[in-house]
Amino acid sequence: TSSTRPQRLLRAVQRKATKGDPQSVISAIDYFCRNSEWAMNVGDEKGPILDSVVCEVSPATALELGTYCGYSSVRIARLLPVGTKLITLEFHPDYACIARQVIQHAGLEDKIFLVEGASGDLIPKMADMFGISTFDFVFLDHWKDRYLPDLKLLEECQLLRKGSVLLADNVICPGTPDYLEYVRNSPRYESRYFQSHLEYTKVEDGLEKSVFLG
Ligand SMILES: O=C(NCCNC(=O)c1cc(-c2ccc(F)cc2)cc(O)c1O)c1cc(O)ncn1
Ligand SMILES: [Mg+2]
Repeated sequence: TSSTRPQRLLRAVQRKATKGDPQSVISAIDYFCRNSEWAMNVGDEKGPILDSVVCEVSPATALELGTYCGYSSVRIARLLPVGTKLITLEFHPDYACIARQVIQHAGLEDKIFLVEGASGDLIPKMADMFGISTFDFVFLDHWKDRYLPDLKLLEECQLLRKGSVLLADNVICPGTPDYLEYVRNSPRYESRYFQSHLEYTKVEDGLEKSVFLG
């Protein structure tokens, strides 16, 4: 029976990466995507930009919308100090199943909490589920037409504080025009674009970093 691309990506990690070594998991996925099959991970060009923002924020609580195979979950969690946690939400059960195994191979299962479900349903439950009040950092990488409604939901649920940092993938390709217009024109955000390329390609894409001003 035929396998799926996420299953083939996981197999590449299990064969090539060292258990407990997050960097080797990241490198194995990037190698697979460059040499075997393209996959929608933030990748090895936008990834270092993500890393630099995570290091700058050094979040105590981080949220990721859109886990896919867990590549960016591993990128983020490998940089988090002991005692901090990354909550990552994934709608697609098949993606979540693969991501759990990728995260386990990286040895980061104690820092990453993967929750399956629709972001719109789960965001209002975050405070109760995890005993947190606000997120210091949010990485948006899920359905592009959910970025803006979920940002507004984070605001309504008071899950952002003065200084919370949002980093959004794919603001050019596939594109999130309504989200970009909102964060760039709202007086409640200080927004900046990091130009880059769509993962593993020469197509333009980039990350938008937006600081909530309260
Ligand atoms: O597909 C679900 N999520 C992935 C979101 N991510 C993307 O769609 C995404 C797409 C691309 C991309 C870019 C160019 C291209 F030609 C094709 C795809 C790149 C990226 O970096 C992404 O992040 C999904 C399914 C579902 O049933 N429910 C909830 N979510
Ligand atoms: Mg993406």
